[in-house]
Amino acid sequence: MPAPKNHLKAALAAKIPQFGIWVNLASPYSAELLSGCGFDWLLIDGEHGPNSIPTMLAQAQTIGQRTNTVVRIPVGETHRIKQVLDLGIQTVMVPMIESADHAAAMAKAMKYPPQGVRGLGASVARAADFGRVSDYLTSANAETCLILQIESRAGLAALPAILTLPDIECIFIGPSDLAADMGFPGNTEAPEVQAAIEEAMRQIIASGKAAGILTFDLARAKHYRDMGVTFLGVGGDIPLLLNAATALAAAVRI
Ligand SMILES: O=C(O)C(=O)C[C@H](O)[C@@H](O)CO
Repeated sequence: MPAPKNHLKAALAAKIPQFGIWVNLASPYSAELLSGCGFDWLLIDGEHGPNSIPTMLAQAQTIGQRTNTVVRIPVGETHRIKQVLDLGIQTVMVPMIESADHAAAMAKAMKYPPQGVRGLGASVARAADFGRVSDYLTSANAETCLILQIESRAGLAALPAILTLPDIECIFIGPSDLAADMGFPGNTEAPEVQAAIEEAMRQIIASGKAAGILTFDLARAKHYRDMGVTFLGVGGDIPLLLNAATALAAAVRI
């Protein structure tokens, strides 16, 4: 029996737009609710959410197979990727990539030898159903999907070299951090920032890798989709709850 098929990886390879949202509440209960809302993926955020390996696991368990689970690790370190893959998460996002060397190290961390350096723990890992997925070791590499975040001027400078590397399925531009690094904190709409994002998107799409972005502006999301961007973050659990609750509280007083 092989590793489970990674449907998100397959869809990105087929250039089919995949819409999803950020999940920062760190709650298995709300993750389960969101898994049935119709998004193609949910991203459990270990960079800015109050998440640990056990809370990521609990959310992945309640999401199950209802939609694709992505985990963003807090920092690009090999052992963090190993822990998340062993949970059974097949798609990992790594923030703050600024060099081809770092990108290559992350790609190696996603794969078992000889392709990479992932440590062998399948016999005790949920990813391999605790050893019951008999062909896990020989099939897991084909199903992992790596999303690297470029979100600084240094990252943009390294982008052409990163795009030549194998085993990186998607490059995601982090608009907020990029805007801050370019001198426009909190202003992702600055024309300079948007121009840099669009130029990066063109390079990524031309390379054949999938391009990704997060925007809460639906018209802009559709614009990116029409450009060929396929990994599209269009919201987050915190803003959805915050905005709906705040609007309701205000509306009842009118
Ligand atoms: O720089 C960005 O933008 C990101 O990396 C996404 C964020 O962390 C964020 O906006 C989540 O809400």
